[in-house]
Amino acid sequence: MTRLAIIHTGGTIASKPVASGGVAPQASPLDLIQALPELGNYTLTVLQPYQLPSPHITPQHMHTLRNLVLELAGHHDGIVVTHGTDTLEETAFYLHLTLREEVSVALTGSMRHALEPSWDGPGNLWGAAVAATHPLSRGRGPLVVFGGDVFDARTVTKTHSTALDSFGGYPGPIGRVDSNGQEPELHYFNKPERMQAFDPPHANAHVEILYTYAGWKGEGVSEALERSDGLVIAAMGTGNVPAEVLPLVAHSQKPVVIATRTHAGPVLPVYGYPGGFRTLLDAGCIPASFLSAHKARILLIVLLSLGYSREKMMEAFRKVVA
Ligand SMILES: NC(=O)C[C@H](N)C(=O)O
Repeated sequence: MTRLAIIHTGGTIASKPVASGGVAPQASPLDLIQALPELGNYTLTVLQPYQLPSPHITPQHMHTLRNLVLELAGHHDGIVVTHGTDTLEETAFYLHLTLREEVSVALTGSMRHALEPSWDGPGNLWGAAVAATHPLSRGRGPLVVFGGDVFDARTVTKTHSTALDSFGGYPGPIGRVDSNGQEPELHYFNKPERMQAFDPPHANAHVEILYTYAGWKGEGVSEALERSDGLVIAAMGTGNVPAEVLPLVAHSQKPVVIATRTHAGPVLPVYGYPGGFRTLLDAGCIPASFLSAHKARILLIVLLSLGYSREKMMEAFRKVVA
């Protein structure tokens, strides 16, 4: 039988109403497993290293998870990680950066909890189990499976705060898992670009993100640089910031990465006015390429933990999109 490991980490897929009000992750992993009889077709290993709402997930949790996946990978055909959806893409990207592409791992979650009439947990778990263990998935790196769509971990993002099909991103799904009524059908349209797998010793670097807005004069930049190991700025358009921000980040001893706050596309050195991305680049800032600010932060944490120089960081960010 196919050997499947399911690692439960919390999120709405593991949530139910709590006495103090609202819902929180506290369901037993068995509730979810029992809701999906199809799991009887697998030899299962079930683990729960922590049970958290995903806003409580830290890079250290991601590192623990990565080590657990590595331990399990040798003796399983596939690994599923259930996770809260709010930060699922950050965990998926940490795994993308730190696992070799042969490791078959699929992350999923749910938007509604087990006591709601349209709980999407079992269906999503089914799709993730199929994708994680399917021979066609091998070599595609960590996947995110949601509502039947299969995404690569680098480009996927949560696009809606409540919809059941809340995951998307640019350029979109790389595959699709459906049932033909009797058995699963998995199809791929694309193979994600891969990059070198980093082997970080920990994920303890402290990296902050600041978000630009019209009229920002750089409030918070100096303080953030002072207390952190590095800073990511979610800049405007192709990587531009108000003129006042340029001197605050220019030639900083600590790395300053520039991402775009738009929902797709790269940063590019188009504009040469003060604060235009070309001037930030000349002042030593690092381009995040196509990465969102929160994924650029994950990569910067990995590179800082490896002690990379600014030049090596530039190179690593350049290679994120081969
Ligand atoms: N749908 C979800 O899982 C959202 C939840 N707040 C979480 O990320 O833990």
